[in-house]
Amino acid sequence: MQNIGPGFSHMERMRVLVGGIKHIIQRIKEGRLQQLMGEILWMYVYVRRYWLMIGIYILLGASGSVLSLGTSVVSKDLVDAITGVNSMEIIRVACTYVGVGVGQIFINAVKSRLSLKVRLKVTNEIRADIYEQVLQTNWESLARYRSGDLLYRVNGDAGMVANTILTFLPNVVTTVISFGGAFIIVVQNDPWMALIALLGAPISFLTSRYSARKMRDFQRENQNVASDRTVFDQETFQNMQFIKAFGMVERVTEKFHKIQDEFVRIALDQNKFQQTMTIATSLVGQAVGYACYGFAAFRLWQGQISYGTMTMFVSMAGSLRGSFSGILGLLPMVIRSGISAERIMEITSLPRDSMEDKEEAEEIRRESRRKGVFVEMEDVDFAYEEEKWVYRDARFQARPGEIVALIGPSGQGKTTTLNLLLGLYHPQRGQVRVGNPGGRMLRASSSTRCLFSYIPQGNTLFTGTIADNMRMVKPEATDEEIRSALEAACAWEFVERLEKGMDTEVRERGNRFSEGQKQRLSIARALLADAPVMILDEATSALDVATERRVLRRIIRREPHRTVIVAAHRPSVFSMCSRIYKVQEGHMAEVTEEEVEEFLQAF
Ligand SMILES: Nc1ncnc2c1ncn2[C@@H]1O[C@H](COP(=O)(O)OP(=O)(O)OP(=O)(O)O)[C@@H](O)[C@H]1O
Repeated sequence: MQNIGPGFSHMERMRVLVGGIKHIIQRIKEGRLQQLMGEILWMYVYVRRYWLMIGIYILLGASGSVLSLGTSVVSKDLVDAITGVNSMEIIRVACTYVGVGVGQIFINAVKSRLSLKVRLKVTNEIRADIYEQVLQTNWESLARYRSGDLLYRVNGDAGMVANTILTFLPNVVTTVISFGGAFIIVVQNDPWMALIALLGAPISFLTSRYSARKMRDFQRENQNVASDRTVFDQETFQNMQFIKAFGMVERVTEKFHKIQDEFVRIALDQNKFQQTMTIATSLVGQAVGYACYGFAAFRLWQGQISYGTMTMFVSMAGSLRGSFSGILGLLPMVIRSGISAERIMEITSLPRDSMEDKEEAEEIRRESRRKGVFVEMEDVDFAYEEEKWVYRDARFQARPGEIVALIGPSGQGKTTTLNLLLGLYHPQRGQVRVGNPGGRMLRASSSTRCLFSYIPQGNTLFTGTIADNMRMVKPEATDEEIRSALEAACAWEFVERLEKGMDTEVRERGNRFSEGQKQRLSIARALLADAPVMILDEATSALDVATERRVLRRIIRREPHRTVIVAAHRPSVFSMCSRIYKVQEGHMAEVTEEEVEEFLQAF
């Protein structure tokens, strides 16, 4: 800090002052304030959408504050009327007093109803917004987040933001009215009283600045643990069978308690800090309260004010202090939702799926009926993490009517290749393209995904009936179409034996069916999507060899122009393939028949 003593010239003082202001602006630009402002602006978008409802809510809140100030003023007249200063007015004053009280009850009821309505609407809207944005986010970015974490952001964080939107602005307005009104009334009656009532303000201000910083750290830690807890719960329930089978119940329970304890620790630490701050500010408040009371009693003793004015002073002083701490008390809420907004914004600012080639892709799909679709990779280098290449200079082609296999040891890049073809990931170098043979080729992206139906590894069945699962890819599909797809996937043979046929409940994660049955249902669903390119990632691995071959033959027979790409470990598929690519040790290349033989020998 520079000393600007009396020896300094006017110019030097100005220079130091301008320097100081610049420094503060710089701090604001770099610091947390800018971040907090960004978060508040983000929330403001939602306030704007519901401005009318929120406006009415604020008006009701404001009228509540005005009525409450009115009560204090009327109570002064009432005490004066009772103590004989103004006994003629007793009935009018008593009626006004009762009227104001009753008015407050009704205003509170309307306020509470409106608040619930806005809260529900805003929460739903924010949740829906985030939900949609998450679904439209580019997979490459989204894959870094755990699904439980996303779940908490959509639910917990969105709820927190909605709550603040509804509470913060109205609270600021009502508190400012309470504060301003009480201040004007007290200043008009006795400026000294106003000064004494605000004695504690600077201390409260300083402590709240300090606590804001600490609270932000606490809150961030809090939200992260809450996310971890959701992730853990979700994974536990999803993998219950595995946990039981491995006798891991005790270990999982232990971990559950650990996370709970961590949550409790943070909450208690946060509360301890908050309570310390509350004790400090309350002690100051108490001292100021006594000072006000003493001062008012002194004025009364000197005969300068009536009993009624003293009552009003004491209640106004309380209101002044209360509303001042009320404004400061909103800070933790802003901080909490600031952190939540920050966590939501982190997700919503991720790059979106681009749909710029959507129309061309649709055109390719229409043309595919006659020509089919050609898929190729040219000189592709790809790494998930910098310099850790899955492969380099990779080439791949699959033409209409072909079954093309991807083989290679585990973890070498088969699924990665399928992800690149689907445009879920993009290569660092080279091209991945799709198009009608002889026509324009499009870069694989979210737009071209409509050309593919994909059966990933693992279970992708959803809660609902078999028919519901089928209609996920084609909502207008008739029962006949569904049956035909089930037949082609060799699934009808077990579905028709079920009591409710295709209306049988699948149950969560397809629990009701065997692995091979789940795979056949997934294949049927992919067939119903009727896309020109079909990708099967180990999607027939649980079928017996005969069924596997039958399914693949039917897939081709159903649509002779279809391009089929399979990632497989089993040699049973190879004899049906037009070409085979091997992915191994950072390379992908087409293999000759001899090399296939060699590969088979290794089995
Ligand atoms: N999202 C990811 N982030 C980072 N690395 C990944 C990711 N997905 C896969 N990998 C890594 O990329 C490599 C290739 O994985 P990929 O899933 O393509 O193998 P795969 O040949 O399909 O194996 P499998 O036959 O076992 O299914 C592996 O070393 C894997 O650890």
